[in-house]
Amino acid sequence: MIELKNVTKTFFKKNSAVSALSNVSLVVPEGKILGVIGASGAGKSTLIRCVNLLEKPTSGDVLIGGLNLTRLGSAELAKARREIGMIFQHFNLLSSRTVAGNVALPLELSSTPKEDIKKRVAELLELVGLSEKANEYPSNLSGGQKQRVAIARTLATNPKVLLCDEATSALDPSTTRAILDLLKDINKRFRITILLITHEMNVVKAICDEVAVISEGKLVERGKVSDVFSYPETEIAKQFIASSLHAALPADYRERLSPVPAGLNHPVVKLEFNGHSAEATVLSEASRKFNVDNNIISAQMDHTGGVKYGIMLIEVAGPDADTQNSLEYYRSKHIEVEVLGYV
Ligand SMILES: Nc1ncnc2c1ncn2[C@@H]1O[C@H](COP(=O)(O)OP(=O)(O)OP(=O)(O)O)[C@@H](O)[C@H]1O
Repeated sequence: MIELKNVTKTFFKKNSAVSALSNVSLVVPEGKILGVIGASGAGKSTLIRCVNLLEKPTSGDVLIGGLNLTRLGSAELAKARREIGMIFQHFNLLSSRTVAGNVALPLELSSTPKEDIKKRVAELLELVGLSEKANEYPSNLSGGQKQRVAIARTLATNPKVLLCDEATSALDPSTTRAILDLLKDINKRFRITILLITHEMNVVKAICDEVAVISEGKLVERGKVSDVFSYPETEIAKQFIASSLHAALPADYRERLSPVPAGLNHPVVKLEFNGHSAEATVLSEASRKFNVDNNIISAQMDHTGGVKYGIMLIEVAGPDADTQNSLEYYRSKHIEVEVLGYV
């Protein structure tokens, strides 16, 4: 449904050129949700804006439902864009119009008869759970409600494709979850193909079928969400996954932590498990094999696609040689081991 072929975008400023996208190719099959994740400045916004040609690629092709948008004249492009909905981080509602008035806008612009508009707006507000708010103004709504209005507005013209530009970045975690559930529901119910960009791995995990990682304008990794979570290949994918796991050292440990042993012989160790790693039972195996006790300080283990991955912070107590041997044992089981300090 969405296909980008060798899309490159270079911004030319006075005496310099900024390469925002280089040679990006991707496909999103009909009815699927692809998440593109990347750090600030990686090129995410440019990528999503190239899909509806809000940003014209310097070279390459953008196809929606087989139609090459880069080859269209302005009238044809305007028509093709009606098939592409977009929602934004800051909602972009008209403050002078009511909720119903905002949702009606694209229908008014396409000269839909008044009676049909009324019916369609009521349907859409019901779909997003805002029937009660039809006559409110956006300033009286919460962030989550505003995003619901924006979703209803973009669905008004029955788009085939929905582009989500950091759509939940301005929302708190529980509202984020509710909006992601709504997007998934819309995707399933209407088979709308969704491309979303985000800097949060939790968003990807919540609703995407596939994920692509973008770094410095290039797609560096791509795959099914469960595969990328379990077997990340690039350092950047590993960092995003780690940032979605919260295994923080408690303040009490942070205060006592010394970077060198200094007479203290209990290392505090971070263990990172991925799909290649053995199960977390290695902790008890290591305790049996070596003369060590493992105290789990904090951990977050997760499952995706039947594979366990996660982070664990442990304090290892035991003679020096045994402690070192236990750490080597974890490494031999493909667990990433980092000594954070000593207590
Ligand atoms: N209109 C523009 N003119 C010049 N350079 C631009 C323009 N838009 C984006 N860039 C540059 O292109 C690169 C990619 O920017 P882009 O906004 O796509 O990144 P991003 O991943 O969306 O970042 P963020 O998450 O911070 O919004 C950056 O180096 C940015 O400075």
